[in-house]
Amino acid sequence: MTEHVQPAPGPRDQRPLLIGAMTLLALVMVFLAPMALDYYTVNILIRACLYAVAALTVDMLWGYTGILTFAQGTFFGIGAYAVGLVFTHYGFSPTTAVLAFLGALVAAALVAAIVGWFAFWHGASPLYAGVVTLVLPIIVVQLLYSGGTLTGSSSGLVGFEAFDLEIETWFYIAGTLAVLTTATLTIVVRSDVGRVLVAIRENETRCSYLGINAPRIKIVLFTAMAMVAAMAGYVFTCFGMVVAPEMTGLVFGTELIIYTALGGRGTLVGPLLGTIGIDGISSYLSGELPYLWKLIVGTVFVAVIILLPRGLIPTLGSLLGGFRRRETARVSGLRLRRVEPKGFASQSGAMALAISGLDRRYGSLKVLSGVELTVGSGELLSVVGPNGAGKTTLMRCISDGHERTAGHVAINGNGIGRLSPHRIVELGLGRSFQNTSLFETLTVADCLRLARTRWERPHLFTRSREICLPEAALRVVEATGLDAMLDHETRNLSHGMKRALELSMVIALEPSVLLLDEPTAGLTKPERMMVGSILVDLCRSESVSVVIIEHDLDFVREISSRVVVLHQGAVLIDGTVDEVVSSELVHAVYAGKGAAGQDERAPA
Ligand SMILES: Nc1ncnc2c1ncn2[C@@H]1O[C@H](COP(=O)(O)OP(=O)(O)OP(=O)(O)O)[C@@H](O)[C@H]1O
Repeated sequence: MTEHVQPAPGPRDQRPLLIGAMTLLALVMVFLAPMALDYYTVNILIRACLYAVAALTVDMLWGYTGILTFAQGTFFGIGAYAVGLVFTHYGFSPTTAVLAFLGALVAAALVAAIVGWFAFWHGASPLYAGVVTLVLPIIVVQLLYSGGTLTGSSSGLVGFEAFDLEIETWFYIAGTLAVLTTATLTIVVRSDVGRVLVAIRENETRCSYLGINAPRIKIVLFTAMAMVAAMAGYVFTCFGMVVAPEMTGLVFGTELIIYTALGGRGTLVGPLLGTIGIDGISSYLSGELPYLWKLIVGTVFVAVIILLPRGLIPTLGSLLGGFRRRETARVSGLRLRRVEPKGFASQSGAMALAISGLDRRYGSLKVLSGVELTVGSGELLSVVGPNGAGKTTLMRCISDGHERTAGHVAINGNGIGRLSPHRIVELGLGRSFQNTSLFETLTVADCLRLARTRWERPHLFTRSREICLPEAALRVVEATGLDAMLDHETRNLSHGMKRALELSMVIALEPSVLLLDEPTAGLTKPERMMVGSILVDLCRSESVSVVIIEHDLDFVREISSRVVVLHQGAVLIDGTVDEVVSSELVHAVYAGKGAAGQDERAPA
């Protein structure tokens, strides 16, 4: 195995040490604060720290993963009600305290898993997910109202016994929970998993074509964050010894979103400090200005959203110098490593790609009709045809089981049925897009590692420095100079570089069937030749079956072992390059005449 070290790797990554030092410093401050603060302020800060934990979960979901959720307040309330219900109806003891804690976690996890399943099933839009999380608080509040003496109805539950601790102890607990939650989540967002979360936010569709099961990841994250919020709610009620339906409601859920946006979403430290600051100030203002304080917070929110869309803490950090928000962590000393392929050609003995009777209609428009096609192992098939012939639609029908209207598609002998794109990737398919579809704020290294998710499980707490690629993908990376740009953000790459990156990503999947939609569009002649030779090599050395849509007939002639001409959604001719090039029918179609030879552009 050869190791390629990125030139000038720069200094070692100091961030883990920095996170450790900051966490320690924050814990020391938590320990010292009660000595310097009065009773009322300590009281307020306990509440603010616990609200901050809930806001951190909003930031993980919304700021990092792009899931706008109104439900985190409800999960906080579920944790709170677990305490209220157990202590009211079964009394307080160490056993019931443990039971209430476990009940809080289990109830929050169950509700979140069910809501997450509804909100994030394959094909659900972000708006739909937002609406589902909006409905949850409304339902939970109604259930609590109608719970009678069990839930205390609109009055909630009060007067139950709980832990008898000093206020300083509660402050230590709440402060430590806020600090440790921030530290843990900071490590997670800087890890390989953090990169996947940002990728889902940036381009969920592309994730699924890299074999990443985005809906499942979102459900797991939603459930985990619900449990964290419930933990904060548990501590809150043990301290306050009162629960009310409002603690699970929509207003509280929205306030958490406001705190997150004001503090600076996608930064963790922003929502933490934002919540502590705003909730702390609000507590004073609500006493001094009982009717005005919400109006003030609302006005500040609108002003910040318009004037400082990044939020208060990042803006303040930029003014003081040094703070630059990065979508994902930068890692120095990145290494490219050549690995033996685990995927590529299937040994099943079945046809690599088999399509029969494939139809695709959009309403009354019949785009594909009765397409029959097979591609053997190691074949390089070019699909050509005039604009609008249905070539891209054919690719969509092969790579997403929900796309076709009728017919059968099998990859390595496995029918795709109604499988989602990420499941079809598992069958051995890789697809690149007509319009480059990448993750704009991620780096080249991030994108390459994302493409390897199928083969290397992302770490939850660490970020790998190595990018392991099969020979063919490494060749594209090296030949195009991407290896010297591993830490460059994708949005800053030239068009040619983006195409090269997309090609290396799809090869990094090690597919046995590779669908490429105009991979050389916008490339220079030498770049096209390089891509052509890599594809031919891939077919020969790894027996990959490549299906390529191309308009450049010279390129097609050079690389193809077979050509299919698609016309008006049907296969017009399927043969060798020579057969297609010498076909009168094909000439007629490209000259704008119908398959029967009549001029299509001539008026009827
Ligand atoms: N979502 C859609 N809804 C309705 N019609 C569609 C949809 N997608 C594609 N079509 C129609 O299907 C036909 C085939 O489109 P397709 O993109 O597959 O053609 P193509 O052969 O790839 O063309 P090009 O070479 O220009 O990319 C076109 O007439 C197009 O307008």
